[in-house]
Amino acid sequence: MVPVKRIILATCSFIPHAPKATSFIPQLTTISLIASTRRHFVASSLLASTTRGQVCSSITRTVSLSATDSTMAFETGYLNAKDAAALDAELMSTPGFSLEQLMELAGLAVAEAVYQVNSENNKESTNRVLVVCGPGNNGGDGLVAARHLVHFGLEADIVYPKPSSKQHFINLVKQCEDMNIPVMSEIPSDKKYDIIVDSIFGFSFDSTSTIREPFATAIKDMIRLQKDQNATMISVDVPSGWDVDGGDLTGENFSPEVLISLTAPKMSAKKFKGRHFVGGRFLPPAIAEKYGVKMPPYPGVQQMPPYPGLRHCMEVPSVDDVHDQEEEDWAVQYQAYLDEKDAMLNEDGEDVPSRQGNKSPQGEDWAVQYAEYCIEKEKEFFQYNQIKES
Ligand SMILES: NC(=O)C1=CN([C@@H]2O[C@H](COP(=O)(O)OP(=O)(O)OC[C@H]3O[C@@H](n4cnc5c(N)ncnc54)[C@H](O)[C@@H]3O)[C@@H](O)[C@H]2O)[C@H](O)CC1
Ligand SMILES: [K+]
Repeated sequence: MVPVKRIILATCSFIPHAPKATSFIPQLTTISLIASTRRHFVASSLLASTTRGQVCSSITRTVSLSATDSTMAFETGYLNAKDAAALDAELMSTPGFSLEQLMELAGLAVAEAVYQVNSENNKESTNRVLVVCGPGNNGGDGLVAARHLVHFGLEADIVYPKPSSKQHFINLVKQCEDMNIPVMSEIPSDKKYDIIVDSIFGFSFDSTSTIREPFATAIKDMIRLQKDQNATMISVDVPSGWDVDGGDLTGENFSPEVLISLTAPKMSAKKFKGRHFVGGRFLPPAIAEKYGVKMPPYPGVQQMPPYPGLRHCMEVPSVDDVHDQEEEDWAVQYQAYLDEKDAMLNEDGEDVPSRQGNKSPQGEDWAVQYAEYCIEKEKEFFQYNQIKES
C-alpha cells in the first residue's frame, strides 16, 4: 500500500524587518500534531498583531486530500438565485448556522484565494489589495476577507460606501480598523492597487432595476482601476452588476479575471471565462444533496483548492467548450487519466474501483495520486503561461 504522503510545499517565511517567526506566535490556540516527525502549529491569525506589509510568502500546506471522491470535481452543480437564497436560509434554520459563522468561513475562503492569486502575480507586486464592499452580506464577506488578508501579511484598504447599521457589520468594521485597515467611502484616485476584490453584490442583486448609487460609480471606478493600473479584479460569488442567473445583461462590461463562487457556482458562472475558485467548505452533505451541489475535493485543511489545475474542473464544460478548449481543458485530461487508470486495473483483472473514499481495491491512494497529478498540471500550467508570454 502506498503510504499517505505529506508534502510540505513551503513553510511560513517573512520578509526582512518583519518580526521573527517566534514573536509572531502569541498565545491563542495551540494545535499539536503528534506524528512521525513532531511538528507544532500555532494558530494566531485571530490576533490583531500583524504589522502591515509583513508578508507570509507562503503558508504551510499539506497536499494529502480528504476522503472526498475526486470525480466530484467535474460536477459541482450550479445554483440559481432563488435556490442560492433558499440554501442560505436552510443553513441558518435546520443546522442553525449563524450568519456570522458562515460569513467568517466565506470571507476566510475569499482571503485564501486572493492570497493565492497575489502570490502568483509578478514579482513587482506590492501586495496591495482594495476591497470594495456593498450593502449586503456580499459586502460582509469582503470585510472579513480584508481582515484575514492583513493577518496573512498583505496590505488591504476597504471602500465601504454604504455601511450597514447592523451590529455584526459595525463589529466587522471595528475589527478591520483595529488591524489598521483604512475604511473609506469612495475609491481613492491617488493609490495604486495590485488586486481589487469586488464584494459589492452577490446572489441578491436585482438586475431588473438599474444599479443605484453609490454602487454604479463604485463599479465604474473599479473598472477604471482594473484598466489603468492593470489590477487583477476578483469577484466574490457573482461579478457585481451581473444578473445572478443570466450574466452580464446590463451591458456594464464588467469583466473580472477571477471569480470566487461561494458554496457553489451561480448560474451566471457559466458565462464566466476567467479563473474560477469554489469555496465554502461548510456544507452539510444532506443540504448539498438536496440542492444538487457537489463540493470539489479540498486538500488538507484548505478552504480553497489551491491548484490552478483544478480551476477548469470546477466548471462543467459545455459540449462546445470542450471542443474549443480540448487542449487546455484539464477536466478532459483528468478524465482521460482516470480512464487510463481504470483500463490498467481492468487489465489486472480487477473491477473498476468505485472511487468511493480514498483507496482503490489495490490499496492505491487515489488522493495522493490526484494531488501528484495536480502538482504536475500546475507545473505545466506555469510552463504554458511562460511560453505564451515569451
Ligand atoms: N451560503 C453562502 O454561501 C453564504 C454567502 N454569503 C454571501 O452573501 C451574499 C448574499 O447576500 P445578501 O445580503 O442576500 O445580498 P447581496 O450582498 O447580494 O446584496 C443585497 C443588497 O444589494 C442591494 N441591491 C440589490 N440590487 C441592487 C441594485 N440594482 N442597485 C443597488 N443596490 C442593489 C439590496 O438593496 C441589498 O442591500 C452571497 O452572494 C455571499 O457573498 C454569506 O456571507 C454567508 C453564507
Ligand atoms: K461580487
